[in-house]
Amino acid sequence: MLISTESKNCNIILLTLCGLTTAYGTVIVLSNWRKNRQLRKKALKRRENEQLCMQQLLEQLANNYTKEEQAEILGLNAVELVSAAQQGKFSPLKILETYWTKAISCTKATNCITSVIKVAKAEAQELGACTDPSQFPLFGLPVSVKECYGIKDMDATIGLMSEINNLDLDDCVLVKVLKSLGAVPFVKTNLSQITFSLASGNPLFGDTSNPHRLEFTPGGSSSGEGALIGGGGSLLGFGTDTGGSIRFPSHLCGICGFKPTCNRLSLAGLHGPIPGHVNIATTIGPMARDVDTLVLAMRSILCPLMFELDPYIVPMPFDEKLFGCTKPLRIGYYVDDGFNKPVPAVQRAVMMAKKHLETSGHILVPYKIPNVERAWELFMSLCFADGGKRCKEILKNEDIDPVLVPLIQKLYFPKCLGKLGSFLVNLRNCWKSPRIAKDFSLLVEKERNISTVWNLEAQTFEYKAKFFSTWVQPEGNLDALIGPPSAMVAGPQKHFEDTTAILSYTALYVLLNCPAGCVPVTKVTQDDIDALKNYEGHFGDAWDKNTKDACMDSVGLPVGVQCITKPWKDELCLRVMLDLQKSVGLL
Ligand SMILES: CCCCCCCC/C=C\CCCCCCCC(N)=O
Repeated sequence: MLISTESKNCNIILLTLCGLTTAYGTVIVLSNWRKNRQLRKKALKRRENEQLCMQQLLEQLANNYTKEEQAEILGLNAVELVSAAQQGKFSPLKILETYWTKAISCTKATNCITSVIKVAKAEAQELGACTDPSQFPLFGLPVSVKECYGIKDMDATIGLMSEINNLDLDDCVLVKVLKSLGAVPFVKTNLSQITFSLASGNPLFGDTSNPHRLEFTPGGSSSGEGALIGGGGSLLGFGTDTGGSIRFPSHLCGICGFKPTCNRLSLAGLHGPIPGHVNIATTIGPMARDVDTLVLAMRSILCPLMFELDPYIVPMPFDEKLFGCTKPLRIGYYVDDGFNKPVPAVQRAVMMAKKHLETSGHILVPYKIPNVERAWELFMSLCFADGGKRCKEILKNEDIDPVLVPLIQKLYFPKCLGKLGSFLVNLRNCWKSPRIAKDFSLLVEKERNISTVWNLEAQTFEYKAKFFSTWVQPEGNLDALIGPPSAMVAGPQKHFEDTTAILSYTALYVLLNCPAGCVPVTKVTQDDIDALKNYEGHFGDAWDKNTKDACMDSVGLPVGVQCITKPWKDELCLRVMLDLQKSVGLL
């Protein structure tokens, strides 16, 4: 009797506990669902408001200038436009309104703009009243910036709904510097969610399209800059690069993009997903239709004001001597890193660039990237040293961009089952791929402890030293490298999920902290596609198949080449890029 009363009580307690747990679980699920629903409403409103504002602006500006006047402005490159503005041929306001009109028509096609920077009008008017425009090296030049750049009284969401209306109290350092040089920041551009993929969009602002083929991706994460500049809606823009986000969209959109050495340009006031990364450091950099504009931008912004506003930036002004040196350079070239085999169009572009640079007097020598798999292990282990904690945290309650889902799923995979998981991935993959299994195991790895991270950093220093030891050669040391910016060219968005397979050519130079830039060199031809039919890649696995499938319908799309120099030799990198552009011509 006593036992049965006890067991009855026990049952009641158990049932109550079960009930409470279920109720608690339900409350959590419901409250998360409610939070997500509220965020979605906010996001929709935010997007609708912005579209309305752009439409109203377009209507206001519709009759301000004739088509001929606008065509004259839009037909000038940045150097010509600044000079025309300085001479008083066009007012900064007229230039701004012409570019606003063009940029809004671009975004109607490609969804490249997230916000119009309204204060630009007052800034352009103020510049118009200036009596000595020649003191401003970027006088009247409209400049677009990636959404994550902080601008006073605007939000910078990195594609997170929870960040809507979280307004910045001040401009970021780069925007302050641009304004001091006479430039007019005029629109913010779209980006991939949390900038952690090479795709084009996010659930808040939607996807961006490639201006050369609307159903294809412009690449990311600086997707909006790629599409806007590639579509003619901006002459100069600024992106960010943590693994390739400036160079990859430049390659896919047929424009030029430059990632400087880290700590030459200030990141202060920018928003990013993982602010504490040291060895996988984000860099900001310019994107433009030609290398001349990249040079104009770098030459102007490496100025005392930036060094004053951000004391952690190395106070190195633009090195005119290094940029202007005319001695022939020894340049290593490679068409393949041995990890992700580039499609034929990309390999052909590198060989074309080699010939062009030889014709310009440089000495080109074959080069082999040392142990790219080691660089990959280091990059991934450092990038996700926290076991993906920070990424998961900022994506809580958010809609996750479909392209990011596979990565995030792996970060959520139970760490204790990591080894079993990678075994299953290897087994399940119909092309049986050790590299895909390894990618999985690197991503599901648990949080690394401090001594492991220190070890990884020490090993990264060793890799860096080993890498540059290959530049010391008996016939003469290398000054620069050229190679692919990616194994792929533009294709449908769904093919751009396997970040590792796309990123190896650009991420390497983030790990090495090298200045690197992309220059358009050619367009995909039918012969490239015929050759692509026999493409099997190095592994014949799902990533190789995806690379092939993505690029099958790419005739006519741009193909770039990447130029790289040693850290702190940014001006030399720009010189190689300019020599390449001069010999290839503008596409
Ligand atoms: C060094 C050779 C291979 C590296 C491959 C690394 C693959 C890493 C995979 C996922 C990392 C995602 C985040 C990287 C940043 C994405 C693009 C960017 N913001 O520049």
